[in-house]
Amino acid sequence: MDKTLVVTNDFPPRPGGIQAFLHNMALRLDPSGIVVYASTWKRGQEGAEATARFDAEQPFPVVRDRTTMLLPTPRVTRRAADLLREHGCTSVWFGAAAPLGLMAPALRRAGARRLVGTTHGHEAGWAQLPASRQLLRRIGEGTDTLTYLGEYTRSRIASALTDEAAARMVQLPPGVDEKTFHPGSGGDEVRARLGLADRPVVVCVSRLVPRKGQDTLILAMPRILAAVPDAVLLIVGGGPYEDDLRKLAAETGVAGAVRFTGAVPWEELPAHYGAGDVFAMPCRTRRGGLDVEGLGIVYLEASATGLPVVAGDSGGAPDAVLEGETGYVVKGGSPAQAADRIVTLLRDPELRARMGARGRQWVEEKWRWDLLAERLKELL
Ligand SMILES: Nc1nc2c(ncn2[C@@H]2O[C@H](COP(=O)(O)OP(=O)(O)O[C@H]3O[C@H](CO)[C@@H](O)[C@H](O)[C@@H]3O)[C@@H](O)[C@H]2O)c(=O)[nH]1
Repeated sequence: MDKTLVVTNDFPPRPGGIQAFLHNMALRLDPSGIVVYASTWKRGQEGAEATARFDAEQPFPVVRDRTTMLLPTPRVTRRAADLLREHGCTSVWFGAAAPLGLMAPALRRAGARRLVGTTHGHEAGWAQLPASRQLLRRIGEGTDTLTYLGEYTRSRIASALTDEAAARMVQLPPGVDEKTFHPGSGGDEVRARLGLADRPVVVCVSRLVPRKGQDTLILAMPRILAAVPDAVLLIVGGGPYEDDLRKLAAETGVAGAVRFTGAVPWEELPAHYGAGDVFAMPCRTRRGGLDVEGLGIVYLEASATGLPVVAGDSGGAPDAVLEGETGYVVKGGSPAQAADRIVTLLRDPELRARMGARGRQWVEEKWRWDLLAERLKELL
């Protein structure tokens, strides 16, 4: 592998799936073989300090741009080209192909020999509109390889590319750390802390945004409670939709059966999955296809923990479930469908155990970071 400049707007400590994807992959590359050029997390002292603390712990150098949103402006392109030369990098990995991949021709002129852009759900959204389709096409022509998460995102993105660029696409999905997420990951302690004892728990772990469908779960609760009266919905994660979700729980009359933990530290995440009997996130596509799920690492983290999953049918989310084997896919935005599948699972411990065990096995076979990082190394 040549020395690689990783150019990314999305990198921890900012939370989220793309950030986790990039960080996990970066940690599996030779630390002396990469340099990360990323945005700063948040404005102000607090953001700068959290960013500096995080960067100091990394085994590879992280160069932060002063901006909180890294875009392919002339200034950022010049800086990336300078970093490429200064560190002797010969390959470039764009953490999210759009829009930063627009810098590809300039970085090739600056000496890059291999340019790889990773696509996520958001590039599939770009493929929906005429102006952004044109930009995706340019990104496809400027890079050597665009990676994709699964069949859904591949087909959407490929439709915006030249046939030749589409043929160069390679699958690179995110993985799961199967040693961090495993059955028996300390859920009892979380249950005790939240006063859940042995109540049946439906857990959802995600950022709180409308697409993820925590609202659908709240609306499903009356139907779930009618069948399983002591069930609890445990909503793990933080985000801008929290106030609306709390209001919705009160209006629906289920506030007593819904617990919000807010965002939890990374070390506590496995135990929060472990506190659930069923994992559910019935995500839905919004804004005419622009706001769409790319895959959904959370389903895989839940499977690794040994939980059955109930997923929504948005974008590539069904790629993260083996229908009827590791869980079920329901229509996003349908409280009735979500409730029916959740009730089936809550009532049947054997089915839960069987699906959980199959999910764990599937993650070990197909979704381990170590396996997937090998694929990235070959591309770079
Ligand atoms: N520590 C912590 N982590 C959290 C919390 N809430 C969510 N996460 C973590 O944030 C990640 C969420 O990832 P995704 O489910 O993949 O969702 P996303 O942020 O919308 O990511 C987008 O890009 C991914 C990678 O391409 C796609 O898989 C996904 O579908 C989507 O398009 C998971 O690793 C999850 O554990 C929290 O409160 N605390």
